Amino acid sequence: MEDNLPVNVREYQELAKKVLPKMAYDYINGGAEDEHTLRENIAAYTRIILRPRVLVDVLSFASSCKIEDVNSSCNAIRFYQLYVYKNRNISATLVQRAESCGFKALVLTVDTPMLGRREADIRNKMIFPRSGNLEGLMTIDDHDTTNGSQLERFARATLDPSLSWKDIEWLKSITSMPIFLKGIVTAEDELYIKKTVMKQELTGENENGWHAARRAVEAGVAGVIVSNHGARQLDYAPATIAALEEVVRAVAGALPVLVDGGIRRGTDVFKALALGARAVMVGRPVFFGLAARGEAGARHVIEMLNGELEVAMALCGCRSVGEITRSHVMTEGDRIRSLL
Ligand SMILES: Cc1cc2nc3c(=O)[nH]c(=O)nc-3n(C[C@H](O)[C@H](O)[C@H](O)COP(=O)(O)O)c2cc1C
Ligand SMILES: CC(C)CC(=O)C(=O)O
Repeated sequence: MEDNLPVNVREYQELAKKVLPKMAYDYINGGAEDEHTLRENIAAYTRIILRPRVLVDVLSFASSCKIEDVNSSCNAIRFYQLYVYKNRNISATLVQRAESCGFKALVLTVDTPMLGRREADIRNKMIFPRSGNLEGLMTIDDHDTTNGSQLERFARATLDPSLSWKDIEWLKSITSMPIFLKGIVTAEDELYIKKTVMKQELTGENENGWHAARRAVEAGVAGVIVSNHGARQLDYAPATIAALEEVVRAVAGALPVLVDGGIRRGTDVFKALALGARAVMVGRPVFFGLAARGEAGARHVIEMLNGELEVAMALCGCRSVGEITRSHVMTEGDRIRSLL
């Protein structure tokens, strides 16, 4: 065992910063433009307060807290994240490859019709490493290392800015994998999804009920991920933890809602679950662990977050993920409402 292992995500971030070339660190860590949303993704978590319960008999952490409910979706199920390229055949090939490899779901990123302005990448004249997945499928002749961000040019040349709701139908026609939409931060988008799914799949019976909604979900969009792409796309988009509840309410149980962005602590995971997320996803913490200590570091980061979540659950009096409720957190909105 190495001495002095990092004990939290922030320490992994500091190590990653030391070992990575500046261009790579800035690419991973950076956000769009003023990086307002980047700061807010994290700061918004700090404004949510936990409301613990005591004397609940939470046994030992390891045996009683059903962390697997959160964990198994990471370990057991592989999701394939998809961009829709201008050339649909390329996307179709990638989907088919993922399906035949045993990936269990598609995550369609819907917040990137074009790349956000990442000023650190522009300044660093970021060189975008070639994607092995695209070998033989597309060739990009861009040897210009003297100007702006190569990633931005790659995105502009390849990603389809005309991506729209009809492409979801197309995707459904070429795969049997469930499709999650990643990059939703408003109820308006949610309502559109719900209405579309329901219109297609419901036959009028019990239209607002759970069973009908579940049937709709099984046949249509499988879920949504509240995400602002780690604040790398639209600066001044809402912090995801601040947007989560609006989306959860709009969906009203018809679809599972996941969230990512700014999660650095087990207490952040707890807060997201309390506000209605079925599961959470993390981005940069895993990159930091990987940069600092390879696979062991990435694994350690996830283990630390799990461990922190177990402690938070135990200290809040929750014996399982299912026992985490809305009343375990107090948001800024709750505080304001309590003053009225
Ligand atoms: C270096 C880096 C590369 C990313 N690449 C993609 C990508 O290719 N597709 C995508 O949908 N999201 C991408 N994201 C966004 C993540 O999937 C995720 O939404 C975000 O990192 C979550 O925020 P967090 O880093 O604060 O946890 C990337 C994020 C980072 C940091
Ligand atoms: C555009 C992708 C290739 C990378 C990405 O999504 C990102 O850097 O956030």
